[in-house]
Amino acid sequence: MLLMTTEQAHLQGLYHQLTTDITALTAQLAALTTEARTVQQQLSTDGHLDLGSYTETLDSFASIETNSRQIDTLNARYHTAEVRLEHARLLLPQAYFAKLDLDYGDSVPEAFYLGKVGYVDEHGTDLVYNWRAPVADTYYANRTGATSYQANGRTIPVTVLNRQQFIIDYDQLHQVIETQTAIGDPLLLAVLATDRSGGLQEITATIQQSQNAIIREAQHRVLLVDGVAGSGKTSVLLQRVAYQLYRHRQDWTPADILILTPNTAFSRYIRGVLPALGEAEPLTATYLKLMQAVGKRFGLTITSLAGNHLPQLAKLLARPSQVTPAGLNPTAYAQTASTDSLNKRLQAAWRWLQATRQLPADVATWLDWDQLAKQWQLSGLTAYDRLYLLICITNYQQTTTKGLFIDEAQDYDPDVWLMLTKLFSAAQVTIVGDHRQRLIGQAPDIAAFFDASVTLTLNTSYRATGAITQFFAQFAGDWTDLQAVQSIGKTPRTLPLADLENVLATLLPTMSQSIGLIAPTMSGAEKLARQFPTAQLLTPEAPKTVQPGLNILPLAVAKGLEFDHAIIYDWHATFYSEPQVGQNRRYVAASRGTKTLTLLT
Ligand SMILES: Nc1ncnc2c1ncn2[C@@H]1O[C@H](COP(=O)(O)OP(=O)(O)OP(=O)(O)O)[C@@H](O)[C@H]1O
Repeated sequence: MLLMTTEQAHLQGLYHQLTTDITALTAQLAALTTEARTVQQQLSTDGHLDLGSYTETLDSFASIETNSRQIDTLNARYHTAEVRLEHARLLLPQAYFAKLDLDYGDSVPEAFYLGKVGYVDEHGTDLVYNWRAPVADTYYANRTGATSYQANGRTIPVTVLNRQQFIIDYDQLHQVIETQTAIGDPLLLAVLATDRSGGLQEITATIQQSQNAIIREAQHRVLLVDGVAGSGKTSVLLQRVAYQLYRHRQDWTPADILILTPNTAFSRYIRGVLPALGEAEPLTATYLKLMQAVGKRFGLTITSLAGNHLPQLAKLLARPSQVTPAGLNPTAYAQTASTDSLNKRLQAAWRWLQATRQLPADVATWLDWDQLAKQWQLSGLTAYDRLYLLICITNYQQTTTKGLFIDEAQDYDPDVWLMLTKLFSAAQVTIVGDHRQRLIGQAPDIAAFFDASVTLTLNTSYRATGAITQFFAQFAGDWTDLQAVQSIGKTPRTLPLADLENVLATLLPTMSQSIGLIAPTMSGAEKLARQFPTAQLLTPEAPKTVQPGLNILPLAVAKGLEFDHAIIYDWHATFYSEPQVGQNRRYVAASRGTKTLTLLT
């Protein structure tokens, strides 16, 4: 009781400070804007150079210099106030979610309140610590007693005396959870029980130990994550983006990040997570869009990735070749070492042409692609093939991206990995996927494409009730250690297809929740959408995402998404019993619902 009273008082103090600061900072920003306008007007008057005499000229320059310094100072003050205001607003609904009492062995124990962003008062005193700060690692790593954490390359020994979680709603403290004594993770279970009627949510307050290890992994340039359905791979990927932006805050901005997503509907689904963590929205693109953008730099128009020969080209480039590639200046090729691989020779020839100012005006038509295809006994070279060759030959790097993040990685074929390893050979790469969620063909061994990488796995599924998780686990193949965390809930039910209207009618009273009606194919989904015209049809490229009420979509789009209620239409279709991938499709489909799962046969 005393604890609750003390903590409630602390919260109210901080809440009061946040609201007061919001008012003060808003006024300060307005005043700074007015001041900046005055200085700017001054600058345009003074900027009118008086070059009458030598001294007048010097005076003019000095005044310009003073005014620009004043503008720089104003800008810096504006930025500081703007960030504080943004953080105060972000923290208002939930100032912090946890508290650590730490003993560094030197004086009285210190209390650290952890929030989505850090917050300092006007004197620079930390009131809330950012969840990404080094000290927060002890919270997520679930350590108590004598332990340590890493900060600025140093190991800091510390004793964790206490670890508490809070349920907070603006200035009201609803619950304090002593995490040493709590069984399970009540806060996690409470969060998981909420409705899913929009995009994905950030998970800062309840990040689990194995997820934290992925978010904070900093030893390897390439991190691979293989995790069961609903294990938080997408959530962890986004939290890691935020973490990397914090870790590299001196030299990275959100513009340095690229997230590869399977389709537009998915990009929409994850939108909002990073702004909720105080970061700007990073760039997202599908792989095809990325290739189209890179292709443009080489004057190539890429409309499709189909029928490509990248794996064969990679092999050809790795071997020595005595024959001059069709269209290449023979003198240039003759300059190169004949024992080198074709790739090295082409790169050397390119450099020689560059040095002798003989580079082609139009790179896209540089080599004789048709002859080259014949020479290499290939059916032809698509625009995508040519792009790959040009990237290899010119050693082109997408250096504007410092952090590359790839979701649903199991769906990418070897050509994608061959291309990405060339394009992003210096970037920090995080790749997440589930080798059992491949819907067509076989997933390649992604690690084999990287010289050095580490693979971490996640085998606890958070998304669904125990009963749904147990149900989809039977299709999860070699994920034999798949774990559930939620209570058992309702058993999945199998009903005839004709019952669809009845099923929907029973779910209608909960229309504030989301229902996903999942068809095997796009045409099947379109047919259902005609039957239920008020429903939302989700297509791969539609700039929409999950909404409360009825969403109709094909399995390929449902992947990565979740609904309060999932209805799998035509569960007995041959689509779900195809020899190689039928099980995977069942696994993906059955793992979309969080509260109920209905299979229509
Ligand atoms: N630590 C956590 N705290 C709270 N919620 C979590 C946590 N981890 C995962 N979740 C929730 O579990 C659900 C599944 O997460 P997510 O979509 O990131 O999983 P996934 O592994 O990417 O799923 P899939 O394999 O289907 O793509 C989401 O609702 C997410 O918010």
